[in-house]
Amino acid sequence: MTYDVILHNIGQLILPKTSDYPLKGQDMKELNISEDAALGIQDGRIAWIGSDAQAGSLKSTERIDAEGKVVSPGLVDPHTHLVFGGSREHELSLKQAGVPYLEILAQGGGILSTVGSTKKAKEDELFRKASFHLERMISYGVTTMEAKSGYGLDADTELKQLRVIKRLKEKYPISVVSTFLGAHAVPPGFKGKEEEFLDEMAGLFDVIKDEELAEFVDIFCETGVFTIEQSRKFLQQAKEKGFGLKIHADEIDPLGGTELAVSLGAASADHLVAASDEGIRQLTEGNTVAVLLPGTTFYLGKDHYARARKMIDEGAAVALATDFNPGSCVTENLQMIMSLAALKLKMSAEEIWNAVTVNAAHAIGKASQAGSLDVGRSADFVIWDVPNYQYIPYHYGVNHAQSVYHSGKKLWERTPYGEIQFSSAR
Ligand SMILES: N=CN[C@@H](CCC(=O)O)C(=O)O
Ligand SMILES: [Zn+2]
Repeated sequence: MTYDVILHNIGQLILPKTSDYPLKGQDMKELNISEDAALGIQDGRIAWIGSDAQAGSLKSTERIDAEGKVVSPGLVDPHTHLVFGGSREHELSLKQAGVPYLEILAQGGGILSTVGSTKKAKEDELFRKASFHLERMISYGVTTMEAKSGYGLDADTELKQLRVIKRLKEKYPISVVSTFLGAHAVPPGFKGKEEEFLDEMAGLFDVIKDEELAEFVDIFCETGVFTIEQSRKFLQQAKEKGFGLKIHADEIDPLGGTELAVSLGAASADHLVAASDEGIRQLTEGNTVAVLLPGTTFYLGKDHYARARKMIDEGAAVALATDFNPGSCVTENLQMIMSLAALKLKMSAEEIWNAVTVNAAHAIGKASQAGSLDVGRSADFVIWDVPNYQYIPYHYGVNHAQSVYHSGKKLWERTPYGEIQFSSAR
């Protein structure tokens, strides 16, 4: 047969283990690396994986020479707040002055400031802005991602955000999973009437299902936002309507959102900086993925990070995400998060790769399609301009992607200007 594409001369091919369940314990610590591999691609899918020597005798329409570089599955970013109006650079000085995140929110800033800008923005404007950020994510190697609403807090604006996500799914070939986060903050008019507000947001579940606007429902369970009991009721209602569940849990105070996520069979519990020992123990028993967001802890200037070591060593499944948003983590760069995971969460390179591929895919219900490179799967991969897989967390703050492919097609490639060029005067 003649393949569409043969990708050969791969220095290291990263092959995370595929499994029906997220990787935990010893499985998270292992990563299969092939140093003599080639891929055959047909109709956008991986049709063959073999050795470089075998690849020499295969016929193909196109041959891509990986020049001895690293090839991995396309990265998966399982937690982003991609669609929003405005920006919040004015809050940086408040953060520098030590005003806590929840205090800024309580004063009507933070999330509520972005809610104001998002309400004002037209759908097309939100779409253009989100497209810009999404394209930048692709440039950093992401081929599957999640995007949340949550900057509307009223029916019209939440649905406007979700429709933007739906348009992004239609426009871009990458996989985008949508999450309804109408319960992201308490709008000013509903202070003390949180249940009433949650009932209003739950009232949108049917239209969201009917218009296929979201796969998951999420809530910010935190001091001054929504309580455990409110979160339980809201998520239970979402589950009954057939949504997958996510929860912003134990980010600042240990309310028990981690335990709630496991008890409801949520796909993920996210943040978990303050997760209790008992919460971590329960994570080891279920299949809820702990989605850790070290970029947020870094950006909020905190010293205490999520206890990834304890989670992994005790057998929880851990994934990593950017949490890209305009207030608490303003970066599209998942590679930077990989470095923070190494430096601040003390995760090994093997754990980090599993956390941004296979486990991240499990956290958004995409594990059968994304996060690894088996025969039959969509040919979503990245060629990295690095000598080995440990190099990306090590050399931080820059983009190591050379080219990014989805379904066998090149989506993005570094321009010659992205290469370091010295003038002849040097
Ligand atoms: N913590 C709650 N929500 C977002 C922040 C959103 C914002 O500050 O705009 C998060 O995951 O970090
Ligand atoms: Zn978030």
